[in-house]
Amino acid sequence: MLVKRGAGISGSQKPERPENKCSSCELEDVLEASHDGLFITDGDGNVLMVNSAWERICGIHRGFVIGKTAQDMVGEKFYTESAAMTAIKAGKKITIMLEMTRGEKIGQKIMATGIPIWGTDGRIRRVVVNVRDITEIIYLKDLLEKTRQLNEIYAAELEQMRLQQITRDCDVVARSPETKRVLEMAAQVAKVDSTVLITGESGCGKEVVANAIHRLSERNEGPLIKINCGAIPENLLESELFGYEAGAFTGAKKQGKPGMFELAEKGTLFLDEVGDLSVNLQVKLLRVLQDHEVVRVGGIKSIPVDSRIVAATNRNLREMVSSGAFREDLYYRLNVVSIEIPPLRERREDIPLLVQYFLERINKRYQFNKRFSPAVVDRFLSYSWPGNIRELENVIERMLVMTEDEEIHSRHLPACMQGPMPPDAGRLVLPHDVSLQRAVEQIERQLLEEALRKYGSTRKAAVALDIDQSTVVRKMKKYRIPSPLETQSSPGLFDDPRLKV
Ligand SMILES: Nc1ncnc2c1ncn2[C@@H]1O[C@H](COP(=O)(O)OP(=O)(O)OP(=O)(O)O)[C@@H](O)[C@H]1O
Repeated sequence: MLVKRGAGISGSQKPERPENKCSSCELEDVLEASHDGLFITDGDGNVLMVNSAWERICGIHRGFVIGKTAQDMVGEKFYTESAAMTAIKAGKKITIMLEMTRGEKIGQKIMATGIPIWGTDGRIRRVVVNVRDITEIIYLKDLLEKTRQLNEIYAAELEQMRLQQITRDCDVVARSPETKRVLEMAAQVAKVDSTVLITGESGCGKEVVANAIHRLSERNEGPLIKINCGAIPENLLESELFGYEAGAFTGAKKQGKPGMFELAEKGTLFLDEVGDLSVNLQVKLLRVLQDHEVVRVGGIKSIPVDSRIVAATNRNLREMVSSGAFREDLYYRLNVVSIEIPPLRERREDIPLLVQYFLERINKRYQFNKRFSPAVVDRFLSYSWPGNIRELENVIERMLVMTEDEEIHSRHLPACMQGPMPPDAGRLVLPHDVSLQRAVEQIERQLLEEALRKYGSTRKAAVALDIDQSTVVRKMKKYRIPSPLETQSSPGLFDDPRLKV
């Protein structure tokens, strides 16, 4: 008989449902059919019955266990803990994880829930323990974790490969996180046409980054026009930038001349030393940036221009705005995206790679086969490089050209780099405004890189550093450290401190 749901039958009116009642025989069949293991004791933990699933999961025959107590099984070291005894002691439903420690299922991880059944006298009559083999769940969980870690490594590797592609395409060197970040920003901003302002000390690579932005952008088929605003007298600069009409001034070409904005059509215009622009030219530049049109010197017609502007300066434009030397509106127009390149002394990790890069280039150019002694490289690493990468490049070229020997020693260093090493030479040199956290991160990163390079796997590096492998993987991701395989395939520069090319 089917009872309609919600038919409103009160407790006293409950109909008999004999066909729904299980006989004790049927009940045994039901328990036997359960996929979960069942283990039933009385209130003292004496085992009354187990089903086949329990036998399968625990690898113990029922004939062996019935008649024993749950505590006996733990005492005889079949498993680590008894859910039945724990539930009896606690007087409530309890779930525990246990492990088989004896028999054919040794090592099996089991989740067991002990549920007390209370008698009318208020004492526990029975305990039903529900048992599940969770070895597979744990295995799958581990597998998932490993897959997640692998995914993180692959993502870091992909990132690394992308960066390598950029450095190859743009012929630049990037090893430090600072330089990698600059290149990533360049790659990101290359996708759009926003105006970019690149700042940094002289010789630190502003033009290199401007080149990279153009090269990685969709305008790379178009021209990249560069103009140094600080190197040209104002009146000449005006006609160079905006062009002039025929007869605009004495000495002007008869047919007039297009300016840099027009020449950079469908390409990029790189305005170097933009902080050196006169106030008059600042106004004109602002107009072009706003209207995307130029009016040639001596002309009245507006000429539409489609060029992407990348500007650079080694001056502090914000301060110049405060002092009134640079127009605020132009500053904001130029500074839509800003890329700040740190000086070389704040990213010394780039030095060994840059040395190798310039050494190879100059050796190739002059058909030399020269190399630096380790002491020279040490000095390069400790020097402050006020002229940044340009100075490093020039010093290397001068030393290679001026030295007859194949191996170049400290005595061949320029006078300003001779003499005793500064007290901090060979130590970690930190940027002037570094926080303790950043300093700790720098050391942590260097130790990780060294351990990965030396031991070749995240597992061995974790052992050497006495941390979990997952921590190594997490930190590799954080610091964008390439996988050990990659590190191994390109030996660290310090493996060959002589830098022989
Ligand atoms: N990441 C780099 N990899 C390789 N070479 C670089 C890198 N950065 C700069 N250089 C080299 O260093 C020299 C100076 O770079 P660049 O001219 O771009 O500096 P800058 O900041 O524009 O200088 P300035 O302010 O004087 O115009 C160039 O020869 C350039 O090729």
